[in-house]
Amino acid sequence: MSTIPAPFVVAIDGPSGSGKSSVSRAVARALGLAYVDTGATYRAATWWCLAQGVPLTDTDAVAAAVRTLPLDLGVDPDAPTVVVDGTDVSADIRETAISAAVSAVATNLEARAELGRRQRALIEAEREPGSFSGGRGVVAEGRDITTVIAPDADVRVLLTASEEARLARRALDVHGTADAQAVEATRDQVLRRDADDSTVVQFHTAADGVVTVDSSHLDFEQTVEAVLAVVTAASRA
Ligand SMILES: Nc1ncnc2c1ncn2[C@@H]1O[C@H](COP(=O)(O)OP(=O)(O)O)[C@@H](O)[C@H]1O
Ligand SMILES: Nc1ccn([C@H]2C[C@H](O)[C@@H](COP(=O)(O)OP(=O)(O)O)O2)c(=O)n1
Repeated sequence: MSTIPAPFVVAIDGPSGSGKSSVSRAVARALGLAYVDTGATYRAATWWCLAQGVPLTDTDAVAAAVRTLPLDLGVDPDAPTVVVDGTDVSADIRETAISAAVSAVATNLEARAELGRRQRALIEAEREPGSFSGGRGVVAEGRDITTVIAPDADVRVLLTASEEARLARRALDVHGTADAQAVEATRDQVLRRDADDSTVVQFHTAADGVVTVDSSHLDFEQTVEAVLAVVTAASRA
């Protein structure tokens, strides 16, 4: 485990399939930090709206439902859990129906403000000795962590990858193969969703002070090493 100051906050953003979730978990594990998956808060909110029968086209109703979201997000990188109103929805929120609908919540500015408050609270909590990380800190990932949620993080990374690589990874994840048919079936989940989400958050180019790691030609381990190298360089600076 490399030596970093405590508390330490790592912020990672990037488009769908760039490797944010899997790489952030591995980085958190390697550094002994907590892991906050902010995308899971948007997915949980979408699940909650659908469970409550709230039409996702009704902006005010979605915002009101999100304010009442009874969410408990587990921050253990070995077993991140998502519990809504006592139900473990960790698997359900990854279903295609949620992936297809989640942008309706992610583009709702009132819902973003509410979920953003909760994400900041989860990140701040990890500065405290009584938290999961024991005050060591956190790796938080999403679309606006480096810019809006934790712009003062100790390390800020934009994880990118070519469209081709991202589609192939997601196809392999969802369909077990990256053949032409599987890639085509994945297109909506990755490219249409990123295009919709981009209308409210900018996650394709790095803001000032944010380090870009392009994983297009790196395997998973190499990508984790590249992010850890950015952390090491920052903690020596
Ligand atoms: N550098 C990489 N090379 C190959 N596969 C990767 C790499 N990074 C992540 N993956 C794989 O791609 C898939 C999508 O990664 P994920 O972490 O879910 O991305 P994101 O959270 O950005 O959508 C996962 O199956 C993951 O293991
Ligand atoms: N900080 C964040 C995190 C996620 N989102 C949105 C963008 C995505 O469409 C959904 C789900 O995010 P998630 O990271 O699970 O998405 P991927 O499937 O990994 O691409 O939430 C966001 O707008 N802001």
